[in-house]
Amino acid sequence: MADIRLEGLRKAFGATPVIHGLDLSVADGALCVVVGPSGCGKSTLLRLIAGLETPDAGRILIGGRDVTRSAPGDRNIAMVFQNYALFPHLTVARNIAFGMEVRGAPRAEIDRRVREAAAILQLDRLLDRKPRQLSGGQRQRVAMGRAIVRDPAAFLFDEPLSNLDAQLRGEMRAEIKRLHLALGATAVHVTHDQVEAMTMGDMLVVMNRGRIEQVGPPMALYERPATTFVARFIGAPPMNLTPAREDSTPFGPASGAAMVGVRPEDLQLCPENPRLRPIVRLVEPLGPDTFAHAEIDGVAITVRLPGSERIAVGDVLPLRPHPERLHRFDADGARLG
Ligand SMILES: Nc1ncnc2c1ncn2[C@@H]1O[C@H](COP(=O)(O)OP(=O)(O)OP(=O)(O)O)[C@@H](O)[C@H]1O
Repeated sequence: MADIRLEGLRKAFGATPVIHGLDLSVADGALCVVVGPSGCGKSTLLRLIAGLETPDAGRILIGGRDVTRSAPGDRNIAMVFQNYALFPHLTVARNIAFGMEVRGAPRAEIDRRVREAAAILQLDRLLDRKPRQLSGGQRQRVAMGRAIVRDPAAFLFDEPLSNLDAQLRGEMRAEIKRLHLALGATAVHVTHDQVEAMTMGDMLVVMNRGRIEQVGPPMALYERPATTFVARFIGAPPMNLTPAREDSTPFGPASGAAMVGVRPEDLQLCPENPRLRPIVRLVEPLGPDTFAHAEIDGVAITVRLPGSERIAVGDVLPLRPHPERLHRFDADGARLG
């Protein structure tokens, strides 16, 4: 296993810069999740690490070795793609073994590694099936099996869960996490799904337009987003953010900030002494929680309430923001304090 270091990485396609001088260190054994909106450069970043693209500037180090100009096959990295790219005419066992067979690995070693990978991925009983006889989640596991048998220095996952339905995604999220714990492998996982981003990794990288907005443990980014972009991107529903008018906002004093934000769960019902009284426009009961989408003076506010609260469209919600959980940002969107 190995750490991954990116230094001043730049990449343009034609005249369009896509990665703008990016620095990132992923520690040995870490599961790093890169999240960002469509087109922000996540896949390009992964392809640069894998060697499928060449950077215009900067360096890529894997396990301390400079691989910036190395061919993909010389980087000892396994990439798991969005579409599983399994061979339909080969069994699960042969799909997993394919890369080793091509390299001419000894039969006994191939069999041993396939068995080990199948055990980790719980594919033991499916080894003789063809891909069409598998569910989406099982196919995904075969694709991972293929990566595991190579015993790579690091794994790269390019939105591997995006083809799966909601329940399977949940299961596979847990599976990748388990796998990561079992293998202790350095992994970079790219997604645009912020739930995946929050739950999977021990290190979260938020990207925006080819730049890193913030890096850190998921909860640190949630609790102290460095920019309004991160504040909006991490958390569902997103943070309520409103511009200050005359140094004031519905959530509290602006104290010199240009924008003030509060998370939906940090607005509490307070019938005695409310700070704001928005009108409910839409109610979304989810079971344990109910999201109320309300409005005050043209400002839209989302509130997370216990599912036991009975609220209806047209109700006035007496609310008080948790005073220590206000987020303040300057005119450029950078966090204050
Ligand atoms: N081979 C290419 N030639 C030209 N432009 C490209 C190429 N690959 C990617 N791009 C452009 O680079 C930008 C970043 O693309 P990239 O696929 O890295 O984004 P992404 O964040 O992974 O997006 P998504 O979540 O939609 O997959 C996009 O504007 C895309 O159109």
